[in-house]
Amino acid sequence: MEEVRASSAWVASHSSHVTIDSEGIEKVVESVENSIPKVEWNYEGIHYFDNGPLTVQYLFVLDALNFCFWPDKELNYDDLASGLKEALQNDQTAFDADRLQKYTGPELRKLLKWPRPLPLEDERVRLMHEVGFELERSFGGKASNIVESCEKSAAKLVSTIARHFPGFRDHTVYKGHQVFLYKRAQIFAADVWGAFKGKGYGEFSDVGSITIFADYIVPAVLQQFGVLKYSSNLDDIIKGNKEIGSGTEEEVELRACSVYAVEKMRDLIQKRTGRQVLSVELDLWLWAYGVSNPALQHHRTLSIYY
Ligand SMILES: Nc1nc2c(c(CN[C@H]3C=C[C@H](O)[C@@H]3O)cn2[C@@H]2O[C@H](COP(=O)(O)O)[C@@H](O)[C@H]2O)c(=O)[nH]1
Repeated sequence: MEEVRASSAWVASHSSHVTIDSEGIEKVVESVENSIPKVEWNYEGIHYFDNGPLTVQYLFVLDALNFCFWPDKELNYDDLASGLKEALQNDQTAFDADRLQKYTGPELRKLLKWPRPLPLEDERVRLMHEVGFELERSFGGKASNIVESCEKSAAKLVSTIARHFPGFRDHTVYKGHQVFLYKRAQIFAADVWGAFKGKGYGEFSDVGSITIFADYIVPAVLQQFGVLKYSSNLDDIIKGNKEIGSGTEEEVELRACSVYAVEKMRDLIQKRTGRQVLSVELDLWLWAYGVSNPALQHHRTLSIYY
C-alpha cells in the first residue's frame, strides 16, 4: 500500500523515540540474504479451510477480531484462529451476516470456549456487528464478494475494506501528518493470499504492494535484531511492562518505523542478491520468530487495530 509506505517513511524521518539502525539492517540482511527463512502460512495448522467462500468469511471474521491479546496472559492469536475454526465446523451459519450482527460478549466467549471476559470484549462484539451490518448492506452478506469486487488487486481490497469498515481503518495523525498503517486490512489480504496459495480468491497481481503488518510482535523482534533502537525512556517503559497510549508518538514510531525498516531490508536484499522478496514473507518470518520466544518483551497498547 503506497500510503502506508509513504507515511511510514515520513514518520521514520521525523522520529525520536524509535530510530532505524542501517547497520542493524545490513547485519540482518547479511545473515538471511542467501536463504530467507520460509515460513508456511498456517504452519500451526489452526485455520479453517474449505477452498471456498466460507473460508473467506472465516478469515474476515478472524481479522476483524485479530488484535490485542496481550492483556490476557493465556490468550493468543492461536486461540482465536482455532476457536473460530471449531465454531464454524460445528455450525456453518455461525458467521452469516445476520448472525454476526447479534453476538453478545458472553456468546463470543462461548464460541471461543474462553472461560473469562476477552480483552476489549465489548469492542470485539461491536466490530463483529459492524462487519455483519456492512457485509449485509454492501456485499450480499459475503466477504468473498469484497474480494471478487477488487479485480485481483490486494491494494484495492485493502482500500475497499478501509472505506467500508471503520474498524479496519487503522490510521492516525503524527506531528500533524496523517499516517496509514491498515494492519488488519492488509493482513486480511495476505491471509486470503496465503490460505489459497495465491490461487482462486487468493490470486493478486500486486501482493508485493502489501507491507508488513504493524502489530506488537514485529517491532520487538526488529529491536532484538538491532534494526530498531529505542530511546532509554521508551526502553524503560517497555521493560517495565508499562502501557503506551494509542496514537502517542511512541506507539506510532514503533509501528511505522517497523514498516519502513522492513521495506529498507527488502530493498537491500533486492540490491545485493537481485531477489524480489515480499514484505509478507519477511513479516511471517519475523512474526513466527517473535511468537516462538515467549520471553519477548513487546509494547503494550490497548488498540483495536492490532
Ligand atoms: N505481523 C504479524 N502480526 C500477526 C500475524 C498473526 C498471525 N498470522 C497467521 C498467518 C499465517 C501464520 O500461520 C499465522 O497463523 C497475528 N499477528 C498479530 O500478532 C499479535 C498476536 O501475538 P500474540 O499475542 O503473541 O498471539 C496480534 O497483534 C496479532 O494481530 C502475522 O502473521 N504477522
